Amino acid sequence: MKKTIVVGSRDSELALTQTHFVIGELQKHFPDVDFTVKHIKTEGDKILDVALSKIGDKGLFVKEIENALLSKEIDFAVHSMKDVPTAVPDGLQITTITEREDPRDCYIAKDGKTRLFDTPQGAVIGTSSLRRSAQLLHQRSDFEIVPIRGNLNTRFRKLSEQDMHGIILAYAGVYRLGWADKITEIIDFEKSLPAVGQGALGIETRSDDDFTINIVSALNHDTTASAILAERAFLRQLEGGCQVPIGAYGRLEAEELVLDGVVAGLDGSTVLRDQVRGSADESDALGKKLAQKMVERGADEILKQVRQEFDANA
Ligand SMILES: NCc1[nH]cc(CCC(=O)O)c1CC(=O)O
Repeated sequence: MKKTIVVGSRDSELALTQTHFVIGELQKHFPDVDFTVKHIKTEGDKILDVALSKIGDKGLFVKEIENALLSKEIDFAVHSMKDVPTAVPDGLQITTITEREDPRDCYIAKDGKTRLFDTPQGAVIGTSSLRRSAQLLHQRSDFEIVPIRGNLNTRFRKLSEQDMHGIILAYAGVYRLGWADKITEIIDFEKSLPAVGQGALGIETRSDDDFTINIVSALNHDTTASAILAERAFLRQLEGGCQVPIGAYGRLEAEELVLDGVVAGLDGSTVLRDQVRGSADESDALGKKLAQKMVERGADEILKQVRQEFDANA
């Protein structure tokens, strides 16, 4: 039986690369299925002149795609897990999480060689991520952080055109676009914990579409999935969207799931980090446990302050 599956994708180069990667992998398992790609423009692609943190809407990059799934215009969509809000709409589910790429942040120096922590006093660093800026400012309060939006191509262009020392990006995106040779340095987890879900792809389907569910399930990577489940439970429990200074990193170490988390104030003066360990079968509970542990140490107060600063700037 020949069947066509329609795959929705944002039309950024990264989104299309990721979508075509997933289709290529699926095609190996299901040579008889046809996959066609439908491009979808999302709100996040349209609003380019406003800092993401000011827009504040969770799921800026996925809402239109989820609507297309619900209305059956498309059958599945590939997302960067870090862009997927922790609440998935009724009728849809993240069916598959693929094997994670290196989840760390990376630094790209304009001069191609000076490492992030070797930059001069007052170095100008481009990032629109509050998580990245807070963690960096905690270690180098002299940094001048400038917002840099747009897709990866745009950000590279801005680096070359504007007066800054370098930019911070997710390694996974740069690598997938084939630009790993432009990376000056991969930033260790001790210096910057990544965004929840960074480096992993998720495949979203309708919850009742058994045909598509069966197909995309072939690419699920259990270890990555349980790590990301824990990270997402942590974020959900703290009620953080993608635009709050929260980071996490879950992984399996000798059969044990280890989850690190960070919650930071905007200016980086307060950075709270903690860790929990437990069984990989209880990843959701582990994420909640880390959140509770950090709330007891003041994470709630930090986030309350962050939200007040947002509202004051809105
Ligand atoms: N916020 C945009 C976004 N969403 C996913 C990635 C990179 C790929 C990934 O994390 O899987 C990026 C770019 C970046 O943050 O540098």
